[in-house]
Amino acid sequence: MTTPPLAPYPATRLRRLRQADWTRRLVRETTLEPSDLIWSMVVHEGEGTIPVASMPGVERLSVKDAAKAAVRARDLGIPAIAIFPHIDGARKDAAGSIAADPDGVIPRAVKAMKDAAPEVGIMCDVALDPFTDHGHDGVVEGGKILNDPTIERLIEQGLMQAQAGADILAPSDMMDGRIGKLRAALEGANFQDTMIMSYAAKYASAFYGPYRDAIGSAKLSAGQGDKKTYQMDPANSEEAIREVALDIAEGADMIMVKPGMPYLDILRRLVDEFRMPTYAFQVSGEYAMIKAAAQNGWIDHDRAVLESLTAFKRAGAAGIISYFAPWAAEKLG
Ligand SMILES: NCC(=O)CCC(=O)O
Ligand SMILES: [Mg+2]
Repeated sequence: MTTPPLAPYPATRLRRLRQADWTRRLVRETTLEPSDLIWSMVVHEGEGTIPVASMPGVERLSVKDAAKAAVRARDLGIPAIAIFPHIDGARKDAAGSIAADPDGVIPRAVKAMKDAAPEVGIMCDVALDPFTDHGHDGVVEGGKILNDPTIERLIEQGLMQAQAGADILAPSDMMDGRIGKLRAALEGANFQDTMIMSYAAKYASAFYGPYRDAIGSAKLSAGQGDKKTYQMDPANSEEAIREVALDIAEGADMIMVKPGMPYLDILRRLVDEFRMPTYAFQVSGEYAMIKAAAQNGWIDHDRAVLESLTAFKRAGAAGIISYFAPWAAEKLG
């Protein structure tokens, strides 16, 4: 798109349209609504709620409270909830053996939430890291994250989640080829309607820190390496095009960029390139930064949250996965 020629000042004064609230609303290009939000939620295996220290305002919810939260989401007009598990450290192992347990906290939460509020979409993370004692997202052998054996495990987990009633499966592992294999497995098991939102461009980011605290995932310490052999290099943009092209070709219904705010350029590029429903994940570190600065009185909390969410919409997001979702939906409602 090219900008039409503008009459020079003083005929053109761009401030004219900014002079009052009514005119600012009239020319506004982007709006933010509760229906733009996916609530990012952590569930745990026990009873009651447990605050997450590094994410003020976020609590790990019991299955019972997650069901209540689903009703709240429905009442607030939030279309979907993404759930992530906190698993007791004693139950984790190197293989993430209980990731596909049909009696695990995730399938129990999915069932309880769908029973309580069937109108709300439930999205599950297809990922091993909440279940592994080393904290990697895959099967590790000799210090290497094995691609194809990891996919086999993810398929078991994804089918279990679909069986439990999950509407959207969201693989967040960044193994090559997992979208195609998962799609084939879903078709083969009669889950034609199960949607896949691919964490297609997921970066090896420092902004996931508080999430690992929230789900009780091991900090990758000395000797365990990092996630750079599977998550993307923050310096790359062209590579995101290739990642997303493959995931669409393999059958993803929706794609995601993660983290969010530092990657708005990637989001915009992907929307322009592929015209797919494209989502941004405003991750735990982005949440924590706003909360911490606001608690110190350094920024205005309400304005900063709404500005950050609006920025995703302006950049082209069809929706935003965010820990701020319930707060924002209440504010906007
Ligand atoms: N697979 C889900 C996440 O890794 C969430 C990251 C975050 O909120 O920092
Ligand atoms: Mg990929």
